[in-house]
Parts: sequence; C-alpha cells; structure tokens
Amino acid sequence: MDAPEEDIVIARSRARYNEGYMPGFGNDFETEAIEGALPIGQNSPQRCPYGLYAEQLSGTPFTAPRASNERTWLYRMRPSVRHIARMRRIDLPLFRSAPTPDESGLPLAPMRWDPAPIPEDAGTWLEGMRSIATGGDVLTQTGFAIHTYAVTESMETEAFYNADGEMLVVPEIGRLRFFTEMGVIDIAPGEIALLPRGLKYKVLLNGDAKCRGYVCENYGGAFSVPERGPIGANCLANPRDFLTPVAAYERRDGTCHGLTVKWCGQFHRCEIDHSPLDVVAWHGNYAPYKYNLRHYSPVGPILNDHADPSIFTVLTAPSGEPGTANIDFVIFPPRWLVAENSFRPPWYHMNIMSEFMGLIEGVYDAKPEGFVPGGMSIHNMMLPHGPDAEAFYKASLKDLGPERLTNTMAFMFETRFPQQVTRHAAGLSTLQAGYPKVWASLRNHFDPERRDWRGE
Ligand SMILES: O=C(O)Cc1cc(O)ccc1O
Ligand SMILES: [Fe+2]
Repeated sequence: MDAPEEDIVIARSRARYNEGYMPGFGNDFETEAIEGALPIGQNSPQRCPYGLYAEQLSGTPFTAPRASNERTWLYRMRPSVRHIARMRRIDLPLFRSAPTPDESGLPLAPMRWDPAPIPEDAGTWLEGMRSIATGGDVLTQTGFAIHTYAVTESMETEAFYNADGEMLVVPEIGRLRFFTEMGVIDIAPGEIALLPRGLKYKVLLNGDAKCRGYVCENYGGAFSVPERGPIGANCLANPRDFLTPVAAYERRDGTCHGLTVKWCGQFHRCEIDHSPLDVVAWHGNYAPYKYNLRHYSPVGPILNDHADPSIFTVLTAPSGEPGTANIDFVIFPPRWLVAENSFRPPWYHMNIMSEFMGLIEGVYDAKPEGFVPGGMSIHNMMLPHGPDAEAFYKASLKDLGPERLTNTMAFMFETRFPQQVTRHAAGLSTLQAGYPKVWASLRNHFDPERRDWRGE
C-alpha cells in the first residue's frame, strides 16, 4: 500500500540564518545563478552552457596532496584574461608588504595603540588600508602583513584582487558587503570574512557611513580549521558555521571599470569596459567564506589553571613545520571562568611567537584599562608581557566562584615571525607612549618568612 501523502516531507535546503550562503568548511561546493549554467559531469565541455567560458582558479599547485588541494571552476562571461588591459603602476604607499625591516625607529618594547578615528574622507577599501606590521617575505610566500582599514566609500566600478595573499577581515565598526566573483558576502562586527588569493571583488558600504576593522594578509598556506586532537569531532569553530556565498554576477557592459592587482607588493591598475564580476556559476573548494565568531564553541579549563590560548584558535595557517603556524587567528570570546584556586587571567609570559591583538567589543580581562575596541597591541617575539597591575591584584585577591565573562571579544594574530612595525604605525598619534607603565606598580611581595601571601 502506498504511504499516505502527508507522511513524506522533503526538506527544503535553506536554513533560517544562512539564506544566500552554503554551509561547510572546505567543501566542494557548486552553485549557479542561472539554472543549467553548470556543466554536469565534466569541467570543460566543448561549448559551455549559455556561451560562458570555463576557467580554473588554482589555490594550490595542481599536485598538492588531495587533503589540501584547492581549486574552483568558474563559468563566466569572459575569461579573466579579458579583464586585464594595459596595466599601470599605482601607489598605495600605506598598504605595505613584507619585508618592512627596522623602519619604525622605536625602542624595543611592548606596544599599544588607541583606536584611530575614521577620517570623513577615508575612501575605499584600497585607499583606506593602513599597514601596521609585517613579517616574513611576500616574495617567498611566507609570513603576513597586518593592516587596519577605514572605509567611507564604496567601490562601485572598481575591483581588486590580491595575488600575494588571502585576506582575513575582522570588522570592528560598520557593515561591509564583499561583492566577489563567487558571490556576495555581507559582514558585520562579530563576523569575519576570508577572501582567497586571486579572487576578484569589490567592497561596498552596507548601511553604515563609516567602517573600521583589521585585516590579516596571509602570504603562506591557506587558513584552515585547526586539528582538535583529544577534543574530538566537535567544538571550537564547527565547519557547518562557515558560510560560502551562492553565485552572483554583474552584467555591466560598456561602462568603465578599474581593476587593481596587488602583485609582489606592488599595485597595478587597468581600465576595462565591463565589470569583471561576471561569474554565472562555479563549483569547487577554493572560495570565500564568512564566519560568525559568536558561534564559536570554546573549550577550556574546568577545574584549574589557565590553558594556552591555542584552545581558542579559530583558523590556523601552516608554515610547513608542524605545530608552528605562519599565522593563527585566535579569539577570546564570552565564556564562563570556573577554575578553582587559580589565577584566571593570562599568566605572565615570554613567547617565541609574536602576538598582535585587537579588540572588537567590550573589555579584555588581562587589560581592563587602555585596551579599547578598535585599539591594538603588539607583544613581539620574546618580549615579556601579561596582565596589567590592576588585573593582577584583582584576580589574585578576589573570591572565586563561577563567573561569566561577558561584553568581550578580543582576538590575536599570532605568528612565528617577528612583527616589524611600519613607519606609519610608529608615527600614529594614537601610539600609547607610556604603555609599559601598566606593569609598573607590580610590587615585589617576596617574604622568605611568609609562605602564605594574602595581598599585603
Ligand atoms: O598576551 C595575551 O594577552 C594573549 C594571551 C592570552 C592568554 O590567555 C594566554 C597567552 C597569551 O599570550
Ligand atoms: Fe601573550
């Protein structure tokens, strides 16, 4: 007998929160803005549907191991070679690439900056990019550059691609729209976006007149979710919370468009008579994505002590040496602190890795004063740091019960390379001259007669 009709319910593949996106990390996605635009069962038919061109975008060498191999097939109105005309060099002197050795003129010290105000005329994504620190070398595809951005203008008829590295975007103020050749990503503070190397896109304001945030440009192997080891198959950043956009294209022929390319640290621009964002369908695993940091599921010390910050790694970019990241992206999200008889904030430390920190929202528990949203700090390789005096005495003397850290979202770009501070960052009026004084009132309490120190 046939089942009654109402017993068969087929899911519609659209979750509540991710309309316009496809969930998963590193999936082999496929998406078409027009039905039938994707060839079935092959990449390069003799003639592609709708007269489109097939083009492969390779994020790894063809022969990279299967687990790390990344490429996407694009079906577009013109091959990318038609998006390029005669290039001219342009100057974006504050958008820098590694190496930028020893140009800050600053003495060796932990450094911290207040947020820089967003100028009314900050301009577009490209014009408003300011490099803060670099490490490694863009020419050998190792290392990184860390930038801040201020955006007050949309790139209506301008597009960009970065041949040097992928861009990890961490907004702090304002919503941005990344109209990429693989689809549209909207992000707000609390979310991050990842734009792979070679991806063409433009950046649009999306409801806010002024936007500000941080960018990590990674020259090395692509960011990936970290191994979880004994944590098992769940928690930290779960793959289903990464969202890749569905295909979207612009059909704008006969209008002048600029395309800027960042290539080996130089900028080149050409003008063409159409929009290069003309991909109608694509399939593959080399694609942009976004992620909501509020979906991070932290795992931490549930009895005592303060675990290493690597437990909060969202994304890690390899250096080739196991366990030694080119760059890690780590967050310090809202969470419960429950460790008994423990100093709960970060310990004092010296680190072979170099730490850049920013604050997206609220207060960071190790630095209750002076580290504010939009600000930043650099605790470079083997430079001592830790909680400021206020945080130390408070955490050492308080009665401990379960405590919920709320109103907080700090992050760290942690790298194996020393972070060379740029001339621009060193010259900012927001650089806090007296930063190391935050530790000045840490006293010597040692008394060989008294083992039980109680804060006197
Ligand atoms: O220095 C910092 O504030 C970042 C940090 C946090 C932490 O919990 C442990 C180590 C560490 O470097
Ligand atoms: Fe640190």
